Amino acid sequence: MSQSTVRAIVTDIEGTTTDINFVHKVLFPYAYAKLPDFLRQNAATPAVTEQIDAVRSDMQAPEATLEAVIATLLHWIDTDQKVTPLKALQGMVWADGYQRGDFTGHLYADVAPALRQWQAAGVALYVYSSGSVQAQKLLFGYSDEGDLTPLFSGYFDTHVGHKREAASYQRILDTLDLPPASVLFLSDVVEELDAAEQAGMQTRQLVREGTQPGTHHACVARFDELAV
Ligand SMILES: CSCCC(=O)C(=O)COP(=O)(O)O
Ligand SMILES: [Mg+2]
Repeated sequence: MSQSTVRAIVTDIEGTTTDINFVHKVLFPYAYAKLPDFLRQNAATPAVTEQIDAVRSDMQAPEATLEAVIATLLHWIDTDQKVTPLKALQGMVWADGYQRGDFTGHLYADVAPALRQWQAAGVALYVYSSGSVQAQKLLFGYSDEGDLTPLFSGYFDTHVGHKREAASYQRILDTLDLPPASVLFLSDVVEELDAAEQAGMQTRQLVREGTQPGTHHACVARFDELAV
């Protein structure tokens, strides 16, 4: 990997830019606590109705009551299922939390300086997370380091597919319109890196505290170890 070969970086969030504990011990419990009343109060709002209907469709229960939908969503949070309508609704609920200052988006200390340096060097930056695009913009917009959204050229979520499937990375490459080998994907999860590699991307595994390194992908512990 050299400066001339990397034209774009696509980064995962959880376990890569951001502590897994922030997602699992702050964001998920907040959504778990707030989602039921949010849905009861906003079920008639078109953007919310659309997601409730998508949940019913995933449940294969078009007549499911709102309370049954809520129970399903809470089960999905409990079991960390990356279901697109859950992710959309979580983003809506977290917006309130960020805007009220209940929390800021956690970033490892090495992340913001590296993102600024790469963007200044002409590397286009993208996010790919199972969290919705809205949730991604909130995390980086209300981050520990302030609003970092101007650094990013785009965001991808499960609308391009799941993160362990090569076809998802192919769709991202189609959007970026760059040679696959000029795009670097960063993640802590080996199966995601395998899928990105199958699509032709370069890969690096982030081995943050508590992450198990694999044997196939080159590893770094921090963003500033990446010679981009
Ligand atoms: C966008 S912050 C919330 C992240 C999230 O909801 C999630 O499920 C984490 O998924 P990732 O693909 O980043 O591991
Ligand atoms: Mg991750």
